Amino acid sequence: MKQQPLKILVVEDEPDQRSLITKMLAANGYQVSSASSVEEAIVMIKSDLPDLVFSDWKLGQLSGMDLLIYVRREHPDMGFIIATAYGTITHAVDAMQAGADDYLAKPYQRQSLLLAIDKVAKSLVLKKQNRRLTSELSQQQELVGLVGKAPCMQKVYTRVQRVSATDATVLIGGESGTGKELAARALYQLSQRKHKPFIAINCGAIPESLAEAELFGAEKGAFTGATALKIGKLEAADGGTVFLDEIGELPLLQQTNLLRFLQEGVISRLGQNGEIKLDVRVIAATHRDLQHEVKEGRFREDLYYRLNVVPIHMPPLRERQEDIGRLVEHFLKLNSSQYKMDAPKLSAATMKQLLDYPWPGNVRELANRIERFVLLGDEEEMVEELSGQPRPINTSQFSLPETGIEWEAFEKDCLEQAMNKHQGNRTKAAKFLGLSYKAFLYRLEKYHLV
Ligand SMILES: Nc1ncnc2c1ncn2[C@@H]1O[C@H](COP(=O)(O)OP(=O)(O)OP(=O)(O)O)[C@@H](O)[C@H]1O
Repeated sequence: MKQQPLKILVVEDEPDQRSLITKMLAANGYQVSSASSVEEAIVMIKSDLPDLVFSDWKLGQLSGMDLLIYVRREHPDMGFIIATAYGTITHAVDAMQAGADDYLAKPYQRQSLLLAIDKVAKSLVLKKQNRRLTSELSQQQELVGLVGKAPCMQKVYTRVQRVSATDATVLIGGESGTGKELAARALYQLSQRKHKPFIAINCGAIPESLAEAELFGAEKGAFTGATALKIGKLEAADGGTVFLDEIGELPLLQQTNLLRFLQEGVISRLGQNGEIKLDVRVIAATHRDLQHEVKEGRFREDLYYRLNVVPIHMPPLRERQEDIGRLVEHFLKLNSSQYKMDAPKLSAATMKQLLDYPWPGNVRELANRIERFVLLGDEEEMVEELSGQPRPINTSQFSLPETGIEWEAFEKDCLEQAMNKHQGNRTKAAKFLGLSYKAFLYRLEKYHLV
């Protein structure tokens, strides 16, 4: 940041509160000015640009949100922190989506405000660097390992770059294999936490009985078999970033513990009386429709809002067909250098088949196929496999009855038929239905077919 003290504009219509905040910030070495309304703030911004605005939400006729919209439009690099009234989480979500760098829910501690300002100040430097990079590569072909030039990927890049410099919680959605983990790593690489730990946790892979100890830790003797103190993953990531993959699979009890951590910044190890304050940025990902999970009572609504402060959607590969050629080239190069082999050539006819293929397993499937192609050099095998894949149903050949159908009974029947057709071979049955093995197994379990 600059050598001079950070210039902060405080916008608060309550005179006592305004004077209190102004004095407190000045006492902490900041250069502070203040305004009592949105209109006055805009006049002041025009005459002397602050580095950061700290605004209350409620400001007479207009609101802090109006000021935020003005600031983002006119001064995209200016820091902005907003104070929202107690319990109005939707305000916070709206403000973060409109580009606020952080929010404080009232009543907040003076220390929380100083911490938020400090974080935003650090992120301003990165934000400026990232903005420079974005303008240098206005049509980016890739971002920290994420390859793709399609407009839907440009949206992903813009959002990743925009929020990487903040500590905002990010929820990454999208089908399996679309690059959710890669996007989370890109967010981390571009953040000021990149020299601190990045811990990835697959919430779907931890047995429910061990989930609490895994995530939050356990004191010695907290349960049978806990022979030593166990540090949980969140604590191990202190100062850094945690990536909670498959967050939709997190057991309800752990959802409550995670919510507490996101709201209060503290955890307690299993069997611990006190609490531990942690500084961890949370990035979560899921292939599920979490709003649907909330409706079904399997996911806490308040946690959903806390996580979904900034949503990022990873598009399926079939929606960015123009990137397939680029990805094929990327994986040909990557694998041939990894295996120290020459990259085999692809014929135009094979390339066309790759372009036409619907890629149900998304980039992961493409990466695996190209890896095998580099190792075996067998173009014919690859082409055969592609054409042997199930095609999406043409709805003109298969239309739903007027009376509707019982979806779950239908799905169960499809699973059973596929299993019978392949003599109980799950791998083949999954492939027959165009499902990943994991997705197939999940469905078998759902219908008690295993
Ligand atoms: N845009 C991309 N550019 C380059 N490689 C990619 C891209 N997207 C995905 N990949 C690669 O595809 C594989 C799967 O990606 P990743 O694990 O990030 O997907 P995911 O959405 O998290 O999958 P899942 O939901 O199954 O965990 C990885 O090998 C990753 O490197």
